[in-house]
Amino acid sequence: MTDAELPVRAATPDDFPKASALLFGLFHRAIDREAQDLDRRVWDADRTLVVADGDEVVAHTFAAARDLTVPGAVIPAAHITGVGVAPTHRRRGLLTRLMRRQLRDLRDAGQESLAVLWASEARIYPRFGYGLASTRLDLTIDNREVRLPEATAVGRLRAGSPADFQPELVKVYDALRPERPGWSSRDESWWAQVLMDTPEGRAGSTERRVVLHEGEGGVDGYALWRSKSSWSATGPNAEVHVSEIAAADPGTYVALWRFLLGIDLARTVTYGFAAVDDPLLYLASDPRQLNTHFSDGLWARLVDLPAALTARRYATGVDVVFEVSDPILPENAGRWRVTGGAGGATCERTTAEADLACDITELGAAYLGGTSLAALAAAGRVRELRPGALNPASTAFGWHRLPTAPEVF
Ligand SMILES: CC(=O)SCCNC(=O)CCNC(=O)[C@H](O)C(C)(C)COP(=O)(O)OP(=O)(O)OC[C@H]1O[C@@H](n2cnc3c(N)ncnc32)[C@H](O)[C@@H]1OP(=O)(O)O
Repeated sequence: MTDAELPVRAATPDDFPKASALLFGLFHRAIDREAQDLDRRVWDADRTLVVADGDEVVAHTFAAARDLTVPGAVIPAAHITGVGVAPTHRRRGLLTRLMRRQLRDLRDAGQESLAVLWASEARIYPRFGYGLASTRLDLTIDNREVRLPEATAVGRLRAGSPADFQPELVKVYDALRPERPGWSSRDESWWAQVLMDTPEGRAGSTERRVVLHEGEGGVDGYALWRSKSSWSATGPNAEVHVSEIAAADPGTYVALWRFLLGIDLARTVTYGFAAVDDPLLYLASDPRQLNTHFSDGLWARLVDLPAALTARRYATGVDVVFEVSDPILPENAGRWRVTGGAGGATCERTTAEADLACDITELGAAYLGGTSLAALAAAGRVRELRPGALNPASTAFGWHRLPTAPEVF
């Protein structure tokens, strides 16, 4: 059988070991049994597609069912992960067939109007209608160069392990999540993924640690971190790696960062998930010393255009007609009128003249309120057909805070 004839099929539970081994290999990781067991807990054969060649699984994709916070709402969104094609079968169209089938299945199932993913390589997914919807800053901070204001929160810090504090982490995360576009729901299995801490995964660092902030009303913030010992000719040189930080108010945020930047014997503090409008930029005595590196975050794809554009809220009143192309899901193509604002919106087919024209990829990019339609227009990717239509629509599709996704899934 040639690759072109190898069928894409729904997975069965028996496919997991081979699919998992395929993915460990593709990501150049030695098989880690503990990590595999945790992966198995989130994996769902009913939401997975594979291609098999004889006994081998040679291609795989999984659409996890989770909620995602979007501007003004929390909606079900397919979280696409575990995408891979065996090196023996690459560049022969298997990914293309998997992606097309996955979008078709999601559309037909009708449960999710949006799909999101993290891309291993940023070039892969725009061709399938995924637009760059959230961005992030990777920080590498020399802790001697950055000063923060005195902590104003009245509270105390408690240190421990994730096992000691998991209920508190869940409580803080779930309290903040509905207001943070880009944050995904975590059931017990997804928390186990986030807190996964296998010896293989540590790569010479300590086990994962937690610092909690407890204010007058109870726990209101936490950070997850680990560290790596190092000594230089001039003395201590350890690194602190922060993987997540969540705080209910500015005072708590300062208190947590003062702790992280003040850990003895460390010189460098890294954090890969700062928002492009992260408060730390405005707290640091010298923001340049945060040593930021810009990167992409979530890529978003509208699966059901009218359902998705109705589900989110808009920063200001909006009344705009889009002419949309979507070669993969033609139901999304054509002319759509979006009307509404901060309280809700409708999106309906129309025969009215179009104001703006774009591909479905650009609506995915703009969906979380972090990529402006005006910026996309400046790049030639949104076209203004009615003069004056672009700027108000771009403002309405924005949001008061930039989306930021705290976790690579
Ligand atoms: C959401 C996630 O899980 S992200 C993880 C993605 N997986 C990985 O990075 C693991 C390692 N890589 C792989 O498994 C594979 O190379 C994949 C999945 C990225 C691509 O699979 P393939 O079956 O080779 O892709 P396919 O043959 O369908 O290629 C489709 C098009 O995308 C292009 N393309 C595919 N992968 C890449 C890439 N990494 N960089 C640039 N272009 C790419 C191909 O050139 C092709 O373009 P063309 O139609 O103009 O010729």
